Amino acid sequence: MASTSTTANTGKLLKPTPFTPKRPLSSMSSRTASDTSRSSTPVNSLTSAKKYKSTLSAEARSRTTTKIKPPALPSVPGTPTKKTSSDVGRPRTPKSPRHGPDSPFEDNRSEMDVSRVDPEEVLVDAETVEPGDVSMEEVESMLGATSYGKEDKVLVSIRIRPSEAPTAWQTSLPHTKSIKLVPQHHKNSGVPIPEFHFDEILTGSENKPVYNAVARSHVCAAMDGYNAVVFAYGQTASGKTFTLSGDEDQPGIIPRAMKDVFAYIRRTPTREYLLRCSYLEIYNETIHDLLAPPSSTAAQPVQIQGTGANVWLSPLREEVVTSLKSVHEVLERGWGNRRTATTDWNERSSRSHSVFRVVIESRERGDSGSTSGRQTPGLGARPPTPGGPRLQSIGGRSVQTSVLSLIDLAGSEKATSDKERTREGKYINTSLLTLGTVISTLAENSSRNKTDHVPFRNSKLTRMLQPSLSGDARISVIATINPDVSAIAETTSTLLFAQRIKKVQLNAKKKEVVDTDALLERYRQEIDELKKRLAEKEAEAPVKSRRLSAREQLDESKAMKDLNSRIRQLTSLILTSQTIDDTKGDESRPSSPAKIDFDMSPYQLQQELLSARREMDTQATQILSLEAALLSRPELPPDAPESEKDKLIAEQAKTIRELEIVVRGYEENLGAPLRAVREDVEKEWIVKVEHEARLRAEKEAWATELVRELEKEKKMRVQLEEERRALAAFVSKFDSLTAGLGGTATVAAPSARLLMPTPGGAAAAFADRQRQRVAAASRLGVVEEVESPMVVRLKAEPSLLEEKWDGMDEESFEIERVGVATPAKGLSKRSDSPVREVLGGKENLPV
Ligand SMILES: Nc1ncnc2c1ncn2[C@@H]1O[C@H](COP(=O)(O)OP(=O)(O)OP(=O)(O)O)[C@@H](O)[C@H]1O
Repeated sequence: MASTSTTANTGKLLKPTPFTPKRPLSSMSSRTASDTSRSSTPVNSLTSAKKYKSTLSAEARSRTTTKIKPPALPSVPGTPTKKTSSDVGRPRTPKSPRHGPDSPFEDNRSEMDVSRVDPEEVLVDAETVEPGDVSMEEVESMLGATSYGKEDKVLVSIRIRPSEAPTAWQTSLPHTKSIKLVPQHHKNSGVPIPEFHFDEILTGSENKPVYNAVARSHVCAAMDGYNAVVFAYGQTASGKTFTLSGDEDQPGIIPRAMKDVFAYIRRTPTREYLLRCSYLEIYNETIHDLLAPPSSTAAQPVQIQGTGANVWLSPLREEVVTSLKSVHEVLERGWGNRRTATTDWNERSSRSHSVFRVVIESRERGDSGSTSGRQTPGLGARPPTPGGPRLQSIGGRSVQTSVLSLIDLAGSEKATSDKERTREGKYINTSLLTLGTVISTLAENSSRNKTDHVPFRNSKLTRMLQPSLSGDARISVIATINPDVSAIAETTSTLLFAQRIKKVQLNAKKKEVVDTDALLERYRQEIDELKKRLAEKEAEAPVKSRRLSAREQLDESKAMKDLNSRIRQLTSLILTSQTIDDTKGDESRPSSPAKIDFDMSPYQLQQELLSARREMDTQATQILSLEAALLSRPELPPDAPESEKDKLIAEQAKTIRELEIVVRGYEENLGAPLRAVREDVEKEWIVKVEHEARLRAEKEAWATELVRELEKEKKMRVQLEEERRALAAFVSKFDSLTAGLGGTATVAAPSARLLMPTPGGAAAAFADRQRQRVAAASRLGVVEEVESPMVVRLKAEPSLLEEKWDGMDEESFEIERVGVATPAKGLSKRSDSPVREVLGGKENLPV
């Protein structure tokens, strides 16, 4: 088998360029005024990892972490690339007016904040793409990137981080694109070494081939109207941020994707585009807007809204971008606000999942050239759209909308030495675990045609990705791995995740908002055509009917009827939209009666008449039922003035409308989400409840058994007590008899007689006999145990009494008889039943 190489198929993963594990720290000069206030740790002091570490506080949004230095975006025209000691080689972003004293940034909105711009004024098209943003070569190279990979499958690629340490993995590049453990590291010798196959296996430090292989086609898909998601998954320090964001020398997927967006626009002169960017991070299960000023995000974390696959985020700031320069500004701000910190493994570890989103809206350019479409009325004339103004479909041109999401997940974590990092790690691992579970369930559902519940709601990340993961997006996953021997477990887990996600089925579709004017125009054209066909048929009908059989005549008449009903249907659609326009602002006015077209043929008029009659019949029935309903309603006093009735009706109608709104609002905002939450909770708790019920049943059975044992014990005690009393009476009687026969028994109190053996009486004789037997037994060596003067257990011949007492508590009986408080030794010896144990402490209680 071929083996791994970064460049060729040589035996090992070789590093083409020296591996630099740490990215250079960001420079102070790249900070804006607002950034400085955000960070409590001066960058200059961040030279050692120790100083670099500090607690992250989500509340204060004080970025103790360093600003991530943005990767070098392609140079922007007019932007000097002068190198300074602190900002080497990075194009400087011109000072944005947002940061001035009167900056709109201060009131939470930038000039390009989508809520305050007129979308028609910020459209980008082939002519407005700044010439320096993309070269023609780049535009040409876009042409080759129009295949979107396997459309119904996730594109899964592995990126192996270069390493100087010995590698534990070998690949079979370039043919089969598979990876497996080097045999010497395979522990389970009985099992063949598992081999993982992927769409791409990438090595080395070059970000361009990685972008071309894993993201370019998805960027094209997004520009073409499909939702697209690219995300990096992998253990901490394996190169996710390097792949997504890159650095100055090696810009990553995000800056390259944005460059391609403009290249695509440049090579598509027939369309015009509106681009809106947002940047957010999920830190400790709270979503923060990376583009909003820190004060506003702390006060108002972003919420995920909507139900099912219809998900949106609010409040989330969206910035319109019209050039790479504005993209750079947005990215720089976002990168600066990301939370990173030093961990045991990565000097600048991303402590959150970050999502950079571009909403791409586009429509055909108008006939009158590049300016067409810009001359639309101002914002006030357009109806408001949720979340701010959007590109409108005008002049018959529908609007296509898609979202490109580029996601840098936080790294899966091992335990770390820092307490705060450990807390973050828990959140990170939990959400990655949920992502894993969601992917597994989706893959299982796809491969086995099942519809198992997918726990999207278990983490913010999966809830946010729900629409995409549910199949409504082209997805590309880059699993980054560390090939070192020390990371075999984590790498295996990443490879297993990547393998699972390959099985998820996708079904992304283009999203298009159709222009209503265009639709009406289409309807009118269709109606004209249908009318023409109908007229032809009617003209031919008298001649044809002589030649046609009865059956064919029927068919012909049915065809004409169908044509007619389609015409009616389309006409009613047009009428409906006209009616809506006509009655705007006056909801109480009834819609105008059907309009009569005097061009209609007699046949059509007949049909119209027929359907009008049918409608009248239906309406008559409706009137009857309404009258019945009216009769059953509570009446106003007969002398109530007419205006009172009107008022009451108006009030009732208003109440009904309000109630309808409340019900709708409840259903949309609470009903469905609550039901879903309840389902999730029920699912989770049903197992626990069943387990508890099982435990309870077991305990009840045990308690019943206990009661039964107790009853048995009670009965036995009563029986033994009776026997004891009879024996005592017998002994006492025997003693008195012996005394009567001339014995020397003293007269004792009845109780003493009962309890104490009378000297010289039967009890004494019995005790004597016992002593003799014990002496004899000890001579023979057969005494097992002597616990009291009254109890002797012989191995050879058990006494009669002992046999009788065997089932009872000998010691308690003995204590009672002799009046000596001996510990209940025998009890512990015989406590082989739970009942005995329970009753152990209560052995001397009266029964
Ligand atoms: N392919 C690569 N070539 C060269 N350097 C790399 C490569 N991959 C990662 N690195 C370097 O390794 C270090 C860690 O990478 P990075 O920060 O991208 O990891 P990560 O997976 O994002 O980690 P975390 O999850 O902790 O944020 C960085 O200094 C980065 O520059």
